[in-house]
Formats: sequence, C-alpha cells, structure tokens
Amino acid sequence: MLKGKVAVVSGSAQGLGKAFTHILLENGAQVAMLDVNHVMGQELQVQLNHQYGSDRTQFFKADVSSDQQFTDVFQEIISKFGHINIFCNNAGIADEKNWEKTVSINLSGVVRGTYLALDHMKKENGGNGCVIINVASLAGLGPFPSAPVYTATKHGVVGFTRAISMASQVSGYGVRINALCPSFVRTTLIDSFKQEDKTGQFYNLVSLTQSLIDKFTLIEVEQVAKAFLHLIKDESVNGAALVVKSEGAAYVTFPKEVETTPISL
Ligand SMILES: NC(=O)C1=CN([C@@H]2O[C@H](COP(=O)(O)OP(=O)(O)OC[C@H]3O[C@@H](n4cnc5c(N)ncnc54)[C@H](O)[C@@H]3O)[C@@H](O)[C@H]2O)C=CC1
Ligand SMILES: CCCCCC(=O)/C=C/[C@H]1[C@H](O)CC(=O)[C@@H]1C/C=C\CCCC(=O)O
Repeated sequence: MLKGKVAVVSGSAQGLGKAFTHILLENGAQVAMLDVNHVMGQELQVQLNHQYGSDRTQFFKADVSSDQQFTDVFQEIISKFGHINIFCNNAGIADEKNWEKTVSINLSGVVRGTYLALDHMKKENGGNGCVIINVASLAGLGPFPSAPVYTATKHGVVGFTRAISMASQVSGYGVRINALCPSFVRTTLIDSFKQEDKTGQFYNLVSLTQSLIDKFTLIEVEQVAKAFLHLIKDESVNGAALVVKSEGAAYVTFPKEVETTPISL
C-alpha cells in the first residue's frame, strides 16, 4: 500500500513514534527516523534492519527545537531517500517546569517540521498524495488542568493544522495536513505527568491526573498507530483532527461558528 513512499517520523526512538515507524514499514514504506536520543534511535535501527531489511530505515539525530539541526537533517534525508511523501511531527515532551522547552518542541517544532515538509512536497513532488500528520492530543481539544502549557501547545498544534491545511488547499499545494489527538497512551511520557521535576507547581494535582488516566484508561501504541495509518490513507480529509480513545477513533466535528452567550454592556 505504501510501497515506494518515503516517510519521516520525528520522536521515533520510542513510544508512539516507534509504533508509527513499525506500521509504516509493515505497509511497505521506507522510514527516516528522527530523534534527539541517538542511543535509542540507533539501537532501534539495528533491530529494524534485522526485521525489515537494511534498506528500509535510517536513523537521523536531530533536536526539533533547533532550526539549524532540523533544516540540516531534512536535507540529509532528501539526499539519502530522494524525496519525502509522508511527514509526521510526533516529537513531544510534557515539562511544565521548563515550559519554554515544551513550547519550543511541541509547538515550534511542529511548525518548523510542517514548513520544511510543505516547502519540499509542493516544489519537488507537486504535492500529489503527500501528507503531513501532526501529533496533538485530546488535550488539544479540551483542558488538561495538570498541564496547562502542554494543553496550550496541543491546542496550538490543532489550530495550526486547521489553518495551514486550508492555506495548502487554497494555494493548490496538493498536500493534506491533519492532526492526531490521542487520549492517554502507555508510553514514558505519561510518567512526566506524575513527576515533581516535570509537573512543577502542579504536582499537587497528581491525584487528579491519575483519576483522569483511570477515567480515560490507557490505550496502547498499536491502537494509535492504526488510527495514524487511517489518517495517512484517508484522502477525503484535510485539516481534520482524529481523536483516539480506548473505545475507538473518531473525527472531530468542528462547529462552523462558536456558540456565544450575549452580555449587556
Ligand atoms: N503518551 C500519551 O499519553 C500521549 C502522547 N501524545 C503525544 O505523542 C507524541 C509522542 O509522545 P510519546 O510517544 O508518548 O512520548 P515518548 O516520551 O515515549 O517519546 C517521545 C520521543 O520524542 C523524542 N523527543 C523529545 N524531544 C525531542 C526533540 N527536541 N527532538 C527530537 N526528538 C525529541 C524523545 O527522545 C522520544 O523518543 C508527543 O507529541 C506527545 O505529546 C499525545 C497524546 C497522548
Ligand atoms: C470541545 C470539547 C472537546 C473535548 C475533548 C475532550 O474530550 C477533552 C478532554 C480533556 C478534558 O478537558 C479533561 C482532560 O484532561 C482531557 C484530556 C485528556 C487527555 C489528555 C491526554 C494527555 C496526553 O497528551 O498525554
């Protein structure tokens, strides 16, 4: 299904990015893995070479919060694979204490990656069939009180995706751009919501966090990967947000106009 397609996944050394890499490989794509953690990234590449063959993946070390590193590695990926058809901005952290770092990775990193990918896809490949997936969160659609800045970055990713997808369509780029919004997933990121060095002043909300995780129930990376693949294949959507919860996946219906309550001045 994805034979001949080249995909890039940021934050692919572990967690969701690793699961996305697996499902892309299982469906025939070649995958450029990008992560700041080169030890885990290189270990994974060795494992994937055994499993899928040595020509299917290559690991590239880069920090998505660095303009220079992201731009350089993007050029390296083009030199290695020739072109890119699928680009997934997945790298993310949850650090309310170092909240500026969270903004730099979760929101600025997504904008940076989308612009690099869009520029390449619209020029080199005429856009046709190219797709960008931005990994947001259910916290991009409703407030997660234990992590206000994380929530802000994910709302930012959803808003950016909706606007840039329209810009892509109106400009005739032929590139679809969609957002993936999972609920709590069983990865190491979840631990950050419970650690004082990451939650900072919101450590007192740790029991609220646990009750939300219990309410939504942890989902497995493989379930999110299936929804990710659906979003790649579904050519009918652009600017969509696909929610993934334990009970299943569903597209968000955004209101044409927000509901308001008038006040008298
Ligand atoms: N685990 C969860 O409950 C949910 C996660 N998400 C989002 O999914 C994405 C992936 O998260 P997980 O797999 O859960 O986390 P994870 O912690 O398991 O994996 C994140 C990966 O991103 C990499 N990374 C972090 N900062 C980076 C940077 N500056 N440059 C390049 N790579 C970097 C890490 O080295 C790691 O390999 C994130 O954007 C996260 O916000 C969304 C909804 C739910
Ligand atoms: C317009 C309203 C849409 C509501 C979407 C929704 O269900 C939001 C749920 C959040 C609720 O406001 C309280 C929460 O904590 C929910 C967020 C839940 C999970 C966030 C996943 C965090 C992560 O990225 O790991």
